Amino acid sequence: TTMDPKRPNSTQIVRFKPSRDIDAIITARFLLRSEPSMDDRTDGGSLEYDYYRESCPRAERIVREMVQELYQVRPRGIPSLLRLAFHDCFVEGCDASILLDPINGMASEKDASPNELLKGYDIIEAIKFEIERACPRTVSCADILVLAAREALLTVGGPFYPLQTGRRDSMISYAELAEHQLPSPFIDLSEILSSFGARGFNERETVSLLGAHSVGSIHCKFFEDRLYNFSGTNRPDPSLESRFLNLMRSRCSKFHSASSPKLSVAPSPSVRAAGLLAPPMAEPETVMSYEGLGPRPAEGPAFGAPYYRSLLEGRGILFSDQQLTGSEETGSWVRAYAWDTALFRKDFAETMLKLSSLQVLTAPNGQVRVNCSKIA
Ligand code: HEM
Repeated sequence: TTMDPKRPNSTQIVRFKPSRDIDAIITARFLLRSEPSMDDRTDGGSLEYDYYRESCPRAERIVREMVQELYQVRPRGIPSLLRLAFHDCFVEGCDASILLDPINGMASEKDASPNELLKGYDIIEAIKFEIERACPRTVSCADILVLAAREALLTVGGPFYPLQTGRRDSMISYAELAEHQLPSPFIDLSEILSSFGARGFNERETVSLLGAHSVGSIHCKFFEDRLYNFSGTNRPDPSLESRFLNLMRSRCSKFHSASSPKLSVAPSPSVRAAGLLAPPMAEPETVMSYEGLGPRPAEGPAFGAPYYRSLLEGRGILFSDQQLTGSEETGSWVRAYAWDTALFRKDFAETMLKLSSLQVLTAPNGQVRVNCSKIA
């Protein structure tokens, strides 16, 4: 039977209430899609839409509400959820291995150097706490992690994507692999492409995924070599446009000042109870963000296009970001996404979905942790 994708007859679609037409169309397309293709390197075959519909029908709503509430009191914590999911999924798949604390005999991914400044663990714990109260020992941390990332994206204006659930949690933390497999901000285009390529992402998909850098903040230490001592030359990166160089230097002097976000909205009891008010630790250094940096039109979406336009102007903050304009193929996608918002939102939704189902563990493998930082 043929169906009009704008008028899906699935109750699942209605329940998700995607915020925009384009999101509804994407949702419908995914739901109507036949079996995942074999060259899709995701193992998402045994995940299901609304896996918890009977065992924990409120699960997805709890995630959504907690993320939205947190956005009111700690907006800067929200992008970290997206990064957390990326760093989990990129290393041995989306299995919440990143959330495990070290125990005797097992080092933790948390302590691997690429994860040094990762935040958001406390947010996931708080969401898990609420979900455990509603349905004990039912919803995996791995599902909560990718659901929270999706809600975080929606909150900051990103596209919706219909996540399947049913992931299970790993019993191992892959500290050694995290140390070597997470991409560094100092790598060049070929290294970026081979890192993402190894996980099944082509050039177009890689360029779209990096659009996640539309939100959040970046500590000076990840790019100050470009401002003061590029490749040991004692000079700035010659590719940096001079006004941009000055702007970045004004934000990142050689002597960092501490900064901490101010709260402006009264927190709700559940957020207060979860102790999620203050950032978990003081921000060690000044930070820089793409938001407000690039040329942003008076109207129009803030998620996506300004990031790619910054790159076209040579205003990439990270060396690795700017690398995306470095080849014909990737550069053409940067240009496309800088101007075609609908295309970007569609591609980004698809690649986030792919990222969120990389090498997942499903029953009977893995487990459902009770406390996300400890093996059950
Ligand atoms: C070549 C690939 C990538 C590199 C080298 C990279 C590197 C970085 C670095 C160095 C930061 C700054 C962290 C800090 O200062 O606290 C950052 C932030 C961030 N990254 Fe990436 N990243 C990459 C890809 C991605 C992808 C694929 C996603 C998600 C799909 C992502 C999401 C984020 C987010 C949301 C932030 C902001 C975090 C916050 O504000 O707390 N990144 N990234």
